[in-house]
Amino acid sequence: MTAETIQLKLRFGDEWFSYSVSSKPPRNCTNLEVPLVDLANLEGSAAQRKVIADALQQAAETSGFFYIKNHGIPPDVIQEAQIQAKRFFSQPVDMKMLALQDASKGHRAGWRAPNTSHVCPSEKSVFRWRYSPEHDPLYDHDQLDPQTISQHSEDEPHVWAATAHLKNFKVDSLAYWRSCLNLARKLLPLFAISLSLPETYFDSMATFPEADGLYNFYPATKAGALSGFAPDTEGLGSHTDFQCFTILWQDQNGGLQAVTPENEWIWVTPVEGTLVVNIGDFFRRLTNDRYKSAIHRAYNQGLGDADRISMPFFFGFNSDAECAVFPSCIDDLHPEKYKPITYGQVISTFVLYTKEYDVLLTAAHAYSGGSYGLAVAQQLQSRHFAWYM
Ligand SMILES: O=C(O)CCC(=O)C(=O)O
Ligand SMILES: [Fe+2]
Repeated sequence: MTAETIQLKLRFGDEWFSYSVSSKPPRNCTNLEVPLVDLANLEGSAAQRKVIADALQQAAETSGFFYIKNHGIPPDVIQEAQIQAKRFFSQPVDMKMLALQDASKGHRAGWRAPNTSHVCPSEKSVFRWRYSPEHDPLYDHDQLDPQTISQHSEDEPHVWAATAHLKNFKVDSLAYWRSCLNLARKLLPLFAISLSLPETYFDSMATFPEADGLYNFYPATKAGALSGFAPDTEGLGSHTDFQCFTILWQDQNGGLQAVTPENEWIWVTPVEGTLVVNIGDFFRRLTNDRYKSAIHRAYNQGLGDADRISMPFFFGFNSDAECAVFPSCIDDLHPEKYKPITYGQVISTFVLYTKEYDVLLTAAHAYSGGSYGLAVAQQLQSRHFAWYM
């Protein structure tokens, strides 16, 4: 580690990954690093789909980040969701408290207040909701039996009850979520082609997928654009996403940054009409590290009074589907690095991220002891926790 790099240690399941990341300010990305992939022919001829698959492969092997245009999610669906996100966050605290994440079974649905993260004290606030077959466009909801629903639903109805006073909040949020889920399922065969796998390779793994919808809220910060990260900036520290891939809408404020294979920070600047897709740890693992799950972070880069909203959709396989490294990613030069794993196994060990090893290890210890939640938060908050750079 030199004075110009910062050591990061990230965890995925039981494995730890170390990175030496540049501490220089971010630079603009080139369109080779974060290319713009046109999905107009997503359901076109085999030749047209191959062109898209090749572009996905190129991006996934380079930065793991790319923009998509002609993605098929109607602008009004995005706009309505964004409006609902703003309405939710602009409520008084006691109203947001109704949807508190800590009241949810898995601590993963509902509102997480700023500065209460189990990972990073100055993390932005978030509203999150989760998969249910009842909301999945793949199914005829009249035909779904209660057992199938209860077996596969991760939905936590209290988040909808706690937002029922916001007109159309659930309808608009789920409309955006469904559009993302449809898009994710359409991207799967393209990812399969990009990995020289049969187009249907992922179908059985995505019948009841992990699919979390989020509204992220980064309040306006006068210092933001000028000084970059500051200790009290509400943002999102360096991390990787741990599902297969993320589809992200971000507003025009800017503030998302990613690390290149050369370990430099680049801006993933908002581009009107596009969404950002980034590869997550699960795909990195199943591709034997061929596809990159890039470290990224975010804050509100906008000057002035504008709050920043982003809306990620995290897509992973069925939590009980055992997934082995793809056969096309193994050869004599690239022996299989990882054992088969289920998404559920990964989630059970969760992911922690920090720049301070001792905090990380303490926290990881608490996590592996099963005391997810307050115990971890208390240990973290008793120290200076410098997630920003
Ligand atoms: O807000 C952003 O642009 C990025 C959000 C993100 O990386 C996340 O929620 O995992
Ligand atoms: Fe992320």
